[in-house]
Formats: sequence, C-alpha cells, structure tokens
Amino acid sequence: MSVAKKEYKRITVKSLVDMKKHGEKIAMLTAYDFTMAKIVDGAGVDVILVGDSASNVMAGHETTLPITLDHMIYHASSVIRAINRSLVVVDLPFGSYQSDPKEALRSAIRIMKESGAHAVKLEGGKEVKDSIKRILHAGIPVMGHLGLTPQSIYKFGTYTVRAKEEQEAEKLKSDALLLEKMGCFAVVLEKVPAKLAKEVAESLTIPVIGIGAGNGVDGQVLVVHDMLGMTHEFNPRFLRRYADLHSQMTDAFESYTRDVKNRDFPSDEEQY
Ligand SMILES: Nc1nc(=O)c2c([nH]1)NC[C@@H]1CN(c3ccc(C(=O)N[C@@H](CCC(=O)O)C(=O)O)cc3)CN21
Ligand SMILES: CC(C)C(=O)C(=O)O
Ligand SMILES: [Mg+2]
Repeated sequence: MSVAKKEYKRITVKSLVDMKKHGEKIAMLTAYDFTMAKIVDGAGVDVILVGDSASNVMAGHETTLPITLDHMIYHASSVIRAINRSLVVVDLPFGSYQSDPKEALRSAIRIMKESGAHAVKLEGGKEVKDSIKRILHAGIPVMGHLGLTPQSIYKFGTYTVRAKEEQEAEKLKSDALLLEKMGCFAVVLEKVPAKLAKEVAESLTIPVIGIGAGNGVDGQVLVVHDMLGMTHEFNPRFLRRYADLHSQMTDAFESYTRDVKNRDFPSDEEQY
C-alpha cells in the first residue's frame, strides 16, 4: 500500500479521491511564498496549503484571526507562480465567509480569480453549510476543516485535543458526513483522537487529511516551518521535525556576522 501505484503529472481534486481509493497516502504541506513553494512542489508533495497559519508564521500574529483576504491572495498568487504539479488549496480567512453565503462565494471567487488557486478550504461543518453549498455550486472545489478550528480559538480558549467527549465526537462525525454529502473533495481533521479520526476516514469516500489525528487517516499535513524546525518554540506532540533549520540558520547568520566584522567577507574572489 505504501508504494505509489500511479504517476500523477498534475494533482487534481480527482487524483486525491483516486489516491484514497488505491490506498496511497496524501502528503500535504503549507507554503506561503514562491521560493518555498517551488521546493515543496519539486519534492513531490501532493497538496500545498496556503494556510491562514501565515498569520502566525509570516506576520507574527498570536492567532489566525487578523489575516485578511488580500493577504491570503498575495501569498496564494506567489505560490501559484512556483508550482508545476501540486494542487494548491487556499484557506478562506476569518471573516471572509461566516457572515453570509454570498460573501463567502465572493471571497472564494476573489481567491480563484486573483491568485489562480485550485481550491479553497474553510473551517466548520453544519454552521457554514450554506456557504459551502454556494461555493460548490459555482464550481469551486472545497476542502473542509473540522476538529481544532483555530479561527474559533476564542470560543474554546485553548488548543487542546478536540472531540474527546461523546457529544463533540458525534457532531464531528455528522459534520464530516455532511461535508462529503454536499460535495467537498476532502476534509482536514485537526488534533482529534486517532481512533475517532480513523473511524471518520473509514466512513467517508473523500480523503481525510490529518494533523495530530493519527495514522488511520488518508493523508497528513504539517506547517512547513514547523517540520523544518524553524519554529523551535512550537512543540505539539504531533509535530515531527525533518530538519533543524533554526540552529542551521542561526549558525549561518552568526558566521556571516563574524565574517563581516572580521573583514573576512568579501574576499578577493568575491569582488570586482
Ligand atoms: N506554526 C504553526 N503551526 C501550526 O500547526 C498552526 C499554526 N502555526 N497556526 C494555526 C494553527 C494553530 N494550530 C495549533 C496550535 C496549537 C497547537 C498545540 O498543540 N498547542 C500546544 C498545546 C496546547 C494545549 O494543549 O493547551 C502545544 O503543545 O504546543 C496545535 C495546533 C495549528 N496551526
Ligand atoms: C494547519 C493547517 C491545516 C491549516 O489550516 C493552516 O496551516 O492554516
Ligand atoms: Mg488554517
């Protein structure tokens, strides 16, 4: 099951559903800029998420709430210019889809038209079903996002595991089914018990992409700066670091500073 059975020249929303059918796991990472997206795409990552986590990682905000639709379009258009193969999904930011379905559709259309992205993602289930329907009716693919939904952080107060209680778990299961029934092409499950996430993945035909949702789902997503070890103060249990860029970059910046101060850089060969 672990070996790719098919070469996908360009990933489409349909390829992802195919991958699930064939038992091929889906790899997704975030990217917010051209240079990073070029590397992520070139490495064969299936889906690039232009996440509203840019609010934290790029802009330094405490939460994802402040980032605007204009900011998301700027990030997404930079990413789109870099990619050859990956499917690019863009988060609808807080405030751009919750008020009413028409505004949700207008926001989704702006993302598609002004960035060239392939799909949008938004947080929530039943509460946002009319908005999701409206966007889908315009022919825009929608990815759902359930479990820990950071745009609702002030409702919950913490980033703890979600859906540990029976009632919340039941709501999550019915929301996941609703998203599939409406026509979403995939759903992200964030920070929920692995057993529940597996159950949801097995009950759906659309892929379930997990972050802190265990190994029983159809794919995984991480924030690229986290998995590269750049955000060394962010330490959730679900995070696996594939590089230690914080220390490598610190070493590089310290060496550069030393070389400049010592008049070692530039050398004779590095000037005209
Ligand atoms: N850098 C970054 N990585 C992310 O994965 C991410 C963002 N930013 N911003 C938007 C959301 C917020 N996400 C989060 C935020 C916190 C935890 C978390 O586990 N925080 C604490 C534990 C909190 C608690 O248990 O009360 C931790 O252990 O770091 C997980 C996902 C995921 N997203
Ligand atoms: C953590 C992922 C799923 C996300 O929504 C983001 O990066 O904004
Ligand atoms: Mg997000």
